[in-house]
Amino acid sequence: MNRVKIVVAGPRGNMGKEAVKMVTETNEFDLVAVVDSKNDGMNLSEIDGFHGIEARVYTDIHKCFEELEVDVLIDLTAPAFGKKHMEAAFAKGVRPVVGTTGFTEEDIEELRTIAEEKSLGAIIAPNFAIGAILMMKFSQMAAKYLADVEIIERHHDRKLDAPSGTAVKTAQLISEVRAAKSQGHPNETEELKGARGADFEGMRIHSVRLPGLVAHQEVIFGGVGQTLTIRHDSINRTSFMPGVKLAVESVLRIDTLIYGLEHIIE
Ligand SMILES: NC(=O)C1=CN([C@@H]2O[C@H](COP(=O)(O)OP(=O)(O)OC[C@H]3O[C@@H](n4cnc5c(N)ncnc54)[C@H](O)[C@@H]3O)[C@@H](O)[C@H]2O)C=CC1
Ligand SMILES: O=C(O)C1=N[C@H](C(=O)O)C[C@H](O)C1
Repeated sequence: MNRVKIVVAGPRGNMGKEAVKMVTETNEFDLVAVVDSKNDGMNLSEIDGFHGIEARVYTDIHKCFEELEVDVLIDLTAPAFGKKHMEAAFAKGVRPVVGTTGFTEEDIEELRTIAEEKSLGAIIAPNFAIGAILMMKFSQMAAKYLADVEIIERHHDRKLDAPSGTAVKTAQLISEVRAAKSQGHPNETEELKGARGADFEGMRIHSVRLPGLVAHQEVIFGGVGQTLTIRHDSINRTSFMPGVKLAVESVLRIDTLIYGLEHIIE
């Protein structure tokens, strides 16, 4: 296999730092550049925390893809940029692996159409951690038998989007096996707006943001005389890296957009 030429967008972020490390430590991968919100024209090795890692910094993703030969973009930036970066990648035949969250279902359909028109692979994974994928799969299994369900996701207080991409994906997977239904008392009222959380087809999603947290989710099912809780914790960002690596390897072999790593980990 030829070495995979990779660009990481968001290299100074929590996830970007880990991704740069993973790429540079993987024999078959080459880090050819990074796309950042500042430091245009610098070398990554000149930036704190990246000593010895040679890669040109671009602030303009289009220029990066024009000047370099790139196979895969790993995007770990912010909800406002994920879609634009994917479009820039498709325009130059680059395959995106995207962990950035905040995509709507319409965004994903639009991007899938472009990927298929261009016969390019693309992966959007709201969560790269294998444990989180299992939590989602187990939740989908449980929802066949226990249709009353609430999701509590807990994240660090630097997170921009709520609910988390993982919580939305969990609710979408559950909705494939659970008919929409309202939960709680039919006459319940919210004395404080938002007290019952967000409503996804009657499932309630609650988002906690606190310093000290990384990424955690509980899916709680209620039945007669019993509850079932399925919980996952990422205690640091290395938990996501085997999934990012697998996604890079997989995106080279597909010619459509895959939304969710559960489609790759059978
Ligand atoms: N799929 C997954 O498994 C995971 C996904 N995430 C998602 O990844 C994204 C990043 O998360 P964190 O690393 O925690 O955030 P962060 O805020 O620590 O890092 C984001 C980085 O992106 C940079 N950035 C922002 N706009 C940019 C642009 N236009 N071009 C280039 N760089 C830009 C920022 O300067 C920052 O360094 C979020 O959307 C988060 O929800 C986070 C953890 C796991
Ligand atoms: O912002 C984060 O940190 C995370 N974001 C993803 C999400 O929105 O689900 C994945 C993980 O939960 C960490």
